Amino acid sequence: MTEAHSQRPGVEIEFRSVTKKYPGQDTPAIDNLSLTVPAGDICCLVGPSGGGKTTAMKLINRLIDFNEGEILIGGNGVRDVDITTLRRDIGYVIQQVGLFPHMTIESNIGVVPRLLGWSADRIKARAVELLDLVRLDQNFAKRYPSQLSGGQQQRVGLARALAVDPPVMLMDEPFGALDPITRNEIQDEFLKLQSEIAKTVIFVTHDIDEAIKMGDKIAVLRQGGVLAQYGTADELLGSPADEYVADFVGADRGLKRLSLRLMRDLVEVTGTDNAPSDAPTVKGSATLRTGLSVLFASGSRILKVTHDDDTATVIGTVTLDQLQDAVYETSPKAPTDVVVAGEA
Ligand SMILES: Nc1ncnc2c1ncn2[C@@H]1O[C@H](COP(=O)(O)OP(=O)(O)OP(=O)(O)O)[C@@H](O)[C@H]1O
Repeated sequence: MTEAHSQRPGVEIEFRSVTKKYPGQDTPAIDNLSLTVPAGDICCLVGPSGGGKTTAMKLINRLIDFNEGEILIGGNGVRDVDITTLRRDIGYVIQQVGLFPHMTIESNIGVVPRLLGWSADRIKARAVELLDLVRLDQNFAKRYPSQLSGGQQQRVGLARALAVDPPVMLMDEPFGALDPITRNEIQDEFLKLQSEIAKTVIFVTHDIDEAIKMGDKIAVLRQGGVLAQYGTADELLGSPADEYVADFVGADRGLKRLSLRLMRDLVEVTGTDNAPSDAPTVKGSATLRTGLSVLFASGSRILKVTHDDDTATVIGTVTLDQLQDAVYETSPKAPTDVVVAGEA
């Protein structure tokens, strides 16, 4: 990636005791929310329908105003910054994409740069760069949104949000309308992109598995916009704060947690192939969960683990007992004596 793609990495976002109550409502939509998203992290907001995820996100770019507390971006209160400047520095991606149907893809990407008075040449050059960044062929530039698939439109939505290289990205169920295969692909690509551009991302999703995959941190909200737990996927799966979080992350949380560890981390390095020749193989980059399912499917009690690039080369072996131990090691504690985020 060239430097021009991103020169403004993410900055910290902090919610300080933020409360939002909509007019006419008895209970708040967001209740005394405090959490800090480190610069360059993806924070997934999950919770039940009506739990306040979208509200929390829209408070950041002030599409909605809060009643109490403060939200800081890079140490500056969102109310202390001119609203146009605030929003220019925050990319916004939504599920419905919201591309203008009568504009070409290039014009859609150029909407914010045009508002900022960029020259036509500069906008064109940026569109070329962004199409490349989101892996769309350059010949898409002159097409119209209706001529693109849903996944391609969502990539354009992402390109448009990144047009002026904002340090912060708000993404509201961005991949929610895509089929599972496209969704998986675009998630992978976004993670790869993020490892290069390091924006601070607030990512709203209904889907706990998407949150586990995408989030450096996950904030679980409960009805009424109360923070139930804030932590890494491993923390949530291993030590859910209470029954609510345990239910939310799923009864299979032990197995989900195995998805966070790789075979190569467990392998006993033997350097040579000392396993039976008919033992099944998996790559070192496979998750423990994949390894376990390969073992179950094969009926074997031992797996050979190979190099990622050279699957003929075995780097070691993992036994069913080792995988069982790993399940046990990672099996979640009962949701007791665990501190809820904010009470530590
Ligand atoms: N403009 C509004 N006026 C009054 N109440 C609102 C308004 N917008 C949202 N609410 C209420 O605030 C609460 C939180 O809504 P919000 O849309 O933030 O939840 P959510 O977690 O994003 O839900 P979903 O997953 O269904 O999108 C809900 O009870 C909702 O009915």
